Amino acid sequence: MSALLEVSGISVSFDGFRAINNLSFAIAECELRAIIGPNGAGKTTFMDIVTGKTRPNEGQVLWGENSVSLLKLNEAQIARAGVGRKFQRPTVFEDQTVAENLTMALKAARGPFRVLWWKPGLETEARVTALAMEVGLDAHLARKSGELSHGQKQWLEIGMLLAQEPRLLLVDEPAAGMTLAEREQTTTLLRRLAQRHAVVVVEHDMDFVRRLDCKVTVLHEGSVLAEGSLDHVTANPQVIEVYLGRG
Ligand SMILES: Nc1ncnc2c1ncn2[C@@H]1O[C@H](COP(=O)(O)OP(=O)(O)OP(=O)(O)O)[C@@H](O)[C@H]1O
Repeated sequence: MSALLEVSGISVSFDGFRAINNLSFAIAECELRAIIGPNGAGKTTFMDIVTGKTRPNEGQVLWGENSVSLLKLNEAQIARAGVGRKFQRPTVFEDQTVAENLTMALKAARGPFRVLWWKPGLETEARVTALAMEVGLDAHLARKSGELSHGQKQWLEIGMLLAQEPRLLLVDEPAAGMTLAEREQTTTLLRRLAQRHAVVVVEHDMDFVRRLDCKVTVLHEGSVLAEGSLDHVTANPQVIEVYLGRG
């Protein structure tokens, strides 16, 4: 299976401190992957590098079948190349309805110039409904986003990201602040999305990671400490020592 994203030998230092240290790993097309690790392991910095927010001092970040170097692209170009990022806190427009938020995301996905003469039409309405269905919000299209629960706002934001038709979705700590029922629905959603997109989830909640039922990468001090099934990595004595053992 060829890689969609291949990170090889990347290092990044902040004031002499190596936050990412010779990190290498790959994500396949339509793969669901969880990244876990203690605070400060480099999980956020890894996502910052892939999305172009932080530049590594060394290494390569290769993308797609033509192995395009993402390090040569800026943040907007990386997003257009198909990398979508969901931050921990939802940033939906609370005064707008679910449908309006999704419509705006579709407009933004068409690019700033086309928006000038672009008017919402039937095709857009159908796409908005399809996006809402994909994230389980089709019954809430007319509601103001501010009235949604925390979990529903997170799903709306995922729907807004899907408007860009990303090939890779980076999702930062989705379980935080969600009820148990929302967490369960979110794992179902992420698993379903991984049928058509690669999805990388950074998460501390082990029950959530277990329900994702996917390959897990454990980061520690900016490198891969262990990789494999959740049972495999959680049985690793080093993982227990640096991460799981610290209740
Ligand atoms: N812009 C920055 N300037 C200085 N140090 C930074 C910067 N960004 C990250 N770091 C440091 O790099 C290390 C890795 O941080 P990072 O946020 O990537 O870890 P993390 O695994 O995401 O942690 P958490 O689970 O707490 O979110 C930390 O020690 C952090 O303090």
